[in-house]
Amino acid sequence: MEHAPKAIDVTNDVEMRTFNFFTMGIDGHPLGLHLDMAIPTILNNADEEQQKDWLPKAANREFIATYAQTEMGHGTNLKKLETTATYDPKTQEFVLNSPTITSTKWWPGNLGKSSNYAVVMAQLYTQGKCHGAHPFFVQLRDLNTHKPLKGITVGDIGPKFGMNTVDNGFLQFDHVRTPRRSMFMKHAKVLPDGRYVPPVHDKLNYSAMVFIRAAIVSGMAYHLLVTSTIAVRYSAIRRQGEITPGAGEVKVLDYQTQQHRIFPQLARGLAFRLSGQYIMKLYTQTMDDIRNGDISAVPDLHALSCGLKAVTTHHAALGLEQCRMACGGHGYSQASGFPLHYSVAVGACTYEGENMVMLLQTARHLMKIAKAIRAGQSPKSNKIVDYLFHKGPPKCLIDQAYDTNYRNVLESFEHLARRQTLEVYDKLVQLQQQGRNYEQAWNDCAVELCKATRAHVRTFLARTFVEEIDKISDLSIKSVLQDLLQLYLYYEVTECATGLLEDGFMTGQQHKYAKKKIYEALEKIRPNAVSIVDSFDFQDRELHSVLGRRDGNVYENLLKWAQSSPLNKTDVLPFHHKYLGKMMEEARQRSKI
Ligand SMILES: CC/C=C\C/C=C\C/C=C\C/C=C/C(=O)SCCNC(=O)CCNC(=O)[C@H](O)C(C)(C)COP(=O)(O)OP(=O)(O)OC[C@H]1O[C@@H](n2cnc3c(N)ncnc32)[C@H](O)[C@@H]1OP(=O)(O)O
Ligand SMILES: Cc1cc2nc3c(=O)[nH]c(=O)nc-3n(C[C@H](O)[C@H](O)[C@H](O)COP(=O)(O)OP(=O)(O)OC[C@H]3O[C@@H](n4cnc5c(N)ncnc54)[C@H](O)[C@@H]3O)c2cc1C
Repeated sequence: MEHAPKAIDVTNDVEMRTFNFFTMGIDGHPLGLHLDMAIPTILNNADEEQQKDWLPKAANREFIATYAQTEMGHGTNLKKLETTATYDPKTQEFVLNSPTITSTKWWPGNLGKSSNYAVVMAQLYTQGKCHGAHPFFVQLRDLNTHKPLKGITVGDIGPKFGMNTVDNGFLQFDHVRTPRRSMFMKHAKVLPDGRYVPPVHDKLNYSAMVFIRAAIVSGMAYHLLVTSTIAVRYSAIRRQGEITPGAGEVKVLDYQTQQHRIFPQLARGLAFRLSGQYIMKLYTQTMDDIRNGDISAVPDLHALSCGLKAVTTHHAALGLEQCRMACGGHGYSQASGFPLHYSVAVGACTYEGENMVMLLQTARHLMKIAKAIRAGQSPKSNKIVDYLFHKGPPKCLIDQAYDTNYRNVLESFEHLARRQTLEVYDKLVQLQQQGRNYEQAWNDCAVELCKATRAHVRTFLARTFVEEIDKISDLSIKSVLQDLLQLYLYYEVTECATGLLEDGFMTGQQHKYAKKKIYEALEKIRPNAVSIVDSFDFQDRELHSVLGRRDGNVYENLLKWAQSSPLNKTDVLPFHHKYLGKMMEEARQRSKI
């Protein structure tokens, strides 16, 4: 196949924009979906002619587009999306329709008030047959008046848990006609006479979701590094209680419990950043391959992006909450920035694929590998999964004197992932032999399938962290990062200890050894903690936090922040005399009687 024309290279722009979207730590903005989902869809699903028309305008922000897939009744199960796009060969148009209330598009970011275009996922009907969900590029609002076009009802879905500067919206079509060529035609096509031409892989239309899942990994790294910066800086300011009686109050960062609460979040932030770089490179490479007709990496990319997205978002949500709690009462104030960062970050556990569903997608991939292993097949030189084919050491070796490049720790993670993958595969087979159909057996194994995925993703995160730190040449930086790596690895050992102890692979003594290595790492990190977070060079503006100020002037600025509250514009608020003052006066009068 001749080399596909190079699309206007906004990928880097989009990739950087996505990361910048996070690095700005903003609570969402009107171009979020345009840059991070609409443009990737045009890049990867529009044919050459469509790209020539749409991409320059999109890159130039001549319109704002969103990604309208989820409906009120369906977000996960794309097969059951109800919006229809029915081809009319007489006019060579598609008729878009929302047949039911549950088919109302619901959630798309920037749909409510900002966007005038949308990538719309709809069930494609032509010549009386449904060919499944396909993307269409549809104008929603007049480019001059910004009023909704005929047959289109659109609006904002109302206040949410967070991200309230994003106008997530609803959208209904009442038999809206759109030209045949509004269908993205790089992969699947509908010819003028209505004949359907299928794609080489029926999931290539899902590429925008894959891009965001890959982007989310770095996004979660960003959120963890921002919030651990706030928690470390505040903990280096806050003095509370004594360690040595009479020696004066200590910085709360000197408490081992405080270090154990915050430093693992720092370490995980770095781990996720490194794996985030890996998965984004894999995404970009796979999209290039597809442009050249090679779709072989699509399953690996899907499996890894789903697993990483689910694991990193879950750990980021838990880690942000730990950082908040570590800051006591002031951590609960909006002044801390935690409510904003948390409410933005935690949405990623749901959007772009609910986490349980994503874990199970990766599990599908693992079960194929388990089947190949049980059939005696050899590995296919795929560094992400080949370890599953190998036989590791029969017993845990993490407490051996020398563990070069943490080989023994990595083999422990590999052992757990291998064991859980093969055990759940064997259970799947056994249940089917006992008469359950595949789908029932799958559902009866779903929790164990998710555990196998988490173990596999942990192995990938740990191996990537070890490999990337090993490449660092600056010895002083390497030494500091190795402390964080040590903390990360042994903290993860304790996090999955039940799995390692369950089959006797690891002993209780080795678990104690892992804890010792954690406490050792905490001690080594403590003197460098503030320098480490300062090295991220986050601006105060993006931290959104009085507690995390670089200058450390927390208390003066906390009072200033409080005094700037509208409630403090006057000493006595009008409501007082109208309600509370009146109530107290009446109570006093009654007590005189
Ligand atoms: C941090 C964010 C940064 C920037 C963003 C800006 C703003 C942030 C705010 C919000 C953005 C959010 C946007 C959204 O949420 S968009 C909507 C997201 N929705 C979803 O993710 C839906 C989840 N559901 C699915 O993806 C699919 O339904 C699911 C994968 C669950 C099942 O696929 P399908 O319905 O087709 O089922 P099957 O026919 O059984 O196919 C399974 C089969 O296909 C393979 N597969 C599935 N998906 C992919 C893919 N994307 N790529 C490659 N392969 C895929 C899968 O492996 C199975 O293969 P096999 O096992 O061989 O059968
Ligand atoms: C902040 C935010 C922004 C969003 N932005 C967009 C956007 O821009 N564009 C867009 O199209 N959508 C967007 N969405 C929608 C989002 O993609 C969906 O909410 C998400 O895909 C989950 O689908 P759902 O809401 O239908 O949940 P459901 O699928 O109904 O999930 C409910 C529960 O059912 C479980 N479940 C569902 N299916 C299975 C299964 N097969 N196996 C096991 N468990 C299952 C889930 O794990 C979950 O626990 C956004 C959502 C949020 C929160």
